[in-house]
Amino acid sequence: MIIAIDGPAASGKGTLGKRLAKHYGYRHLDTGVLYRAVGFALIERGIDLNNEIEAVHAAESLDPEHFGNPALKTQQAGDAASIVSAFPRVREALLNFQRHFAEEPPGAVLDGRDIGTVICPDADVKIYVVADPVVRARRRTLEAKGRGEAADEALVLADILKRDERDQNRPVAPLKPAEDAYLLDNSNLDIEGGVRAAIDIVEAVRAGRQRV
Ligand SMILES: Nc1ncnc2c1ncn2[C@@H]1O[C@H](COP(=O)(O)OP(=O)(O)O)[C@@H](O)[C@H]1O
Ligand SMILES: Nc1ccn([C@@H]2O[C@H](COP(=O)(O)OP(=O)(O)O)[C@@H](O)[C@H]2O)c(=O)n1
Repeated sequence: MIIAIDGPAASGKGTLGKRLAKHYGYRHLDTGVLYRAVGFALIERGIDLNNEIEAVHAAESLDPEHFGNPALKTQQAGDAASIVSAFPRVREALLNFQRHFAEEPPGAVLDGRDIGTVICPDADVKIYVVADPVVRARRRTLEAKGRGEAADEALVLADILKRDERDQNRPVAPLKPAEDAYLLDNSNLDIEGGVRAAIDIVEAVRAGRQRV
């Protein structure tokens, strides 16, 4: 089974993806890390983020060993990701890695922006996670402070809105729910509540299948 999770910045995709994967014994891929790693590779080498050729080159030479680098979690890496991810050839270079990951047994949960629409259009279950932007900014600020970083909630909110706007309006693989995605608004749910709601969706889809 493939579970696709998409949604805007800091909506809780990764948290949910990890928990669903654990619940079902599947593997989990946070696809945002791929784009963050591309953006970060350019920052590290002092290359302009609008340099498409270098961004494609970085995407083609990513090393999954580096996906755990804590520097990828920063706002700077997120912003860089949002710029380089708009290049169609960067997306193309990362496509096979994601599809292979999705297809390996015993099953996979992938989270990102275009999993249900482009990477895994035939995913068994698609969930589009949303939350009020102010709630998302508060959670992300708490997260950054928890890592010991200085974070201002108003600036985090502005960053989230700017990134969502860019991701929604790019011509290739824009952020949007797949037509057959289930909407999950976790603005008023804690993490456990969000996980339960997601499991309910997966189980409802499975039960529906068994009846056919
Ligand atoms: N339902 C929730 N209630 C409270 N905090 C949440 C909830 N879902 C996620 N979070 C927190 O919000 C922050 C962003 O979640 P994350 O899973 O990283 O989002 P995304 O992968 O969409 O960027 C994290 O600090 C996470 O612990
Ligand atoms: N499948 C994906 C995942 C991320 N991205 C891009 O990468 C950026 C960072 O993604 P992320 O999922 O790590 O961001 P957060 O929601 O964790 O803040 C996004 O703003 C998108 O521009 C994408 O284009 N497609």
